[in-house]
Amino acid sequence: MITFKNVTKRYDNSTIAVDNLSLEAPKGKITIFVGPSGCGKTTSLRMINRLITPSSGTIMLDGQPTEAIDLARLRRKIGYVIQHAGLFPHLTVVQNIATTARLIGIAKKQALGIASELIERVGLDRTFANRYPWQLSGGQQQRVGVARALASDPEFMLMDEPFSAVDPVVRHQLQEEFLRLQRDIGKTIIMVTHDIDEALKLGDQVAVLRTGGILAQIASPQELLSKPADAFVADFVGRDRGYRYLGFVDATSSLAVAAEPAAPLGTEPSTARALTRDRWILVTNAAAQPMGWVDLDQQTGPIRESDLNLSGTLASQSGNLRQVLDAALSAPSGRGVIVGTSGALLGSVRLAEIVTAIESAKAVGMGARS
Ligand SMILES: Nc1ncnc2c1ncn2[C@@H]1O[C@H](COP(=O)(O)OP(=O)(O)OP(=O)(O)O)[C@@H](O)[C@H]1O
Repeated sequence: MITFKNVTKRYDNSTIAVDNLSLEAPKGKITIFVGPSGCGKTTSLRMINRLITPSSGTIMLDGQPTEAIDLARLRRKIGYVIQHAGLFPHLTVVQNIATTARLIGIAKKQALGIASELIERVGLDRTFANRYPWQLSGGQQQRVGVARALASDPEFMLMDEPFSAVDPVVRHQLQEEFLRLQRDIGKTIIMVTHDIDEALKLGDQVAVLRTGGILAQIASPQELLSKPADAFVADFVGRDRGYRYLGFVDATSSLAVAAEPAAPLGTEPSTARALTRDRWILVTNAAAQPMGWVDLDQQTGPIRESDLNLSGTLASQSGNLRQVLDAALSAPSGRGVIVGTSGALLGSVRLAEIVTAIESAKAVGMGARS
C-alpha cells in the first residue's frame, strides 16, 4: 500500500503544487490521479520515488516512510514508466528491458532471459528483441517501457501518462493489454492521466485533483459517475456520465437471454421466413458467430454477404449494460446480440428488457434518493 499523509509540495517560486494530500493506494490495485493540467499529478507521483521532495507530510510504502528507505533500495522497489517510454537509444529492446533487472543485481545472462520473456508478456513479438528504440512505433516503445519497469519485479509501479503519446486505436489496445497483464501480476500501481475516460476504464479507484493540488474526490469509477462530490468533479467526469455508468453494471445477472433464430449464408428467403416472425433475421457463419442482419422484406434471392446489414454491435456474455444497450440500439432489429467467449451466438435481449434492467440498476447503484 502507498499512503500519502498530509503531503504538501511548495516550489521555490511559492507555487503550491500539492496541498495537504492524504490518500491510500491499496495493495494490488490501480489508483489513478486525474485532473486538469497543472493540478499536481506528476508532482504527487514523483514525490513517491523521491524524484521530488515533499515540503511537508509523509509518504509511506506499506507503512514505512519513504524518507527512511535508502534511496537506491526505494527506487528498486518502485517501477517507473513515463510518457514516450524514455528508452536508452543506444541499447536494443532486450538490453533496455534487462537494465532494471541488472540494477537489482541479476546476472547479465539471466537478466536477458527475463527481458526476452517480458517482450512477449507485453504483447510484442520476440523478433523485436534486437531492434533499437528508433525502429519501433510509439505504441511498441511504450510496451518496452512497461516491460523495462517490470523486469526488476518491483512491488510498486508508478506510471506517468504511459499511453498518451499514441493514437486512440493503439491506446485502446495498450489499455486492454495492460489490464490483462495487471490481472496476472497484481502490482500496486499509481498512474497519472489527464484523460477521465482512461481513468474510469483502468482505475480501481480514481483520485480527482483540482488546480492547486487539492484532492476533490477519491472513489471507485462507479461512485465518481453516480455520486460526484461536487460540481467540479461532476463537470470533470463529463456530460454523458449517466450513460457511462452503465459500463460498470454487470448485464449477465440482470438480463435473461432469449433464443435468437439465425440462418447461414446461402439460405433462401422462404426458408429464413419460416425461422422467424420478425422482418430481420441474423446471419451466422460456420462457427455460429453472428455476421450481420438481413431484411427479409427486401430479400429476393439466397442470402449473400453483400446483403448483410453490419450496423449491429455484439455484447459478450460477461459484458456490461452499456455494451448490451449499444448492441440493441445499433441492431436494425432492436435486439441486442449476445455472444459467448468464442464469439458464437448465445441469443439476444430486447431493448425494453434492457431499459427495465437499467431502471433497477439505477435504483440500486445510484441510490438517487435513498
Ligand atoms: N520545478 C518546478 N518549479 C516551480 N513550479 C513547478 C515546478 N514543477 C511544476 N511546477 C508547478 O506545479 C504545478 C503542478 O505541476 P505538475 O507537473 O505536478 O502538474 P500536472 O497535473 O502533472 O500537469 P500536466 O497534466 O500538465 O502534466 C503547476 O502549476 C506547475 O507549473
